[in-house]
Amino acid sequence: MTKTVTVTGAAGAIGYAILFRIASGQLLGPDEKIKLKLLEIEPALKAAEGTAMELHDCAFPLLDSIDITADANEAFDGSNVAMLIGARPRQKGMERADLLEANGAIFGPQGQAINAGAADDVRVLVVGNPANTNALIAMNNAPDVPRERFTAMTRLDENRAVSMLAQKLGVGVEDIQDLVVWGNHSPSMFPDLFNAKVRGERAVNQVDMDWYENEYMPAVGKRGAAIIEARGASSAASAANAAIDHMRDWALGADGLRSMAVPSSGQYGVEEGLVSSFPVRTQGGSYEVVEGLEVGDFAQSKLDITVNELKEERDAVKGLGLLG
Ligand SMILES: NC(=O)c1ccc[n+]([C@@H]2O[C@H](COP(=O)([O-])OP(=O)(O)OC[C@H]3O[C@@H](n4cnc5c(N)ncnc54)[C@H](O)[C@@H]3O)[C@@H](O)[C@H]2O)c1
Ligand SMILES: O=C(O)C[C@H](O)C(=O)O
Repeated sequence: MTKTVTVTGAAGAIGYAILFRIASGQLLGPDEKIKLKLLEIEPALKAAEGTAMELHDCAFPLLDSIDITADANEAFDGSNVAMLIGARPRQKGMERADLLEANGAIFGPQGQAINAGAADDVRVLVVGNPANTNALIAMNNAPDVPRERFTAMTRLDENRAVSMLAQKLGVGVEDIQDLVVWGNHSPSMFPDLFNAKVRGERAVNQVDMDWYENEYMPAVGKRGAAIIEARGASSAASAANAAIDHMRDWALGADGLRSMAVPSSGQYGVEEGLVSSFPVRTQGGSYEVVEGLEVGDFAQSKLDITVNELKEERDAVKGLGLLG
């Protein structure tokens, strides 16, 4: 079988870190041939061509073809997997509304192009920030595509949360299960140690609440900013790794609870339609939000903060007329 995988922002840092992994079979497994479609803006097409040359030079047996274009309709035509990575970064002096508007101008048309030409089984992952709201914009501009096919990435936050907890407790990352991050991919996100387990025991019982609330939660939430401060550029290889994790688990299934930002149907009181991170289970090419988990007063208060932020972003893009 051959699948068409569209990657936007292909000439960017995450693009460079992800394309070789996709072409080598780490995304869809060893039996799936890959047609790559790379979407870039005109000035970056040459750089994307350079990356394509390197991809050819790897002689990956699974790589069927590479198309490079600045036309979204071409890029999403027949797309089975759409990785929406390219976005407009916040620049000096840019207000939040300007950033949302600039990204609306990217994710609105991309949603329309997905609606017009993607394959019936298209699965969309938005990585470009603000990821949840960009996914909301794309979803609302693609009325014929089932809403649950639009997702945003909080897997990097989950992976960070797992790694930091493992270091704190002196255990392996494989000893930690079901550590889900809820809400927005922003510092307001909520890493949930109440439902997480360490070697089968409740994680929250193994940490001090003061450390949890005042050190761990801010460290997970602000890890992206800490990476930017240290590298002078935002996370790229770890973001690419998380995007592979997200899409591979969705397509091929995984054990345990995972974090995915998906359109709410009202679960856990999250307003319907918001793209919020939830605990999900993946199996047989689909995912479901796992309901009935414990959400006590502490968790609820944190969930309210991050979901309110999503509502504010939704209201802002709605006010700008970006929701189709
Ligand atoms: N959700 C997450 O966990 C997470 C983690 C890390 C980074 N990010 C975000 O991912 C995005 C990409 O990061 P990066 O480091 O690769 O950035 P980058 O600046 O290196 O690359 C972005 C690329 O997108 C391209 N681009 C811009 N507009 C485009 C459009 N309309 N169509 C196609 N391509 C377009 C640019 O030309 C550029 O090559 C950023 O928004 C970043 O904030 C998200
Ligand atoms: O690009 C950013 O602003 C940070 C990024 O979302 C991250 O979490 O690493």
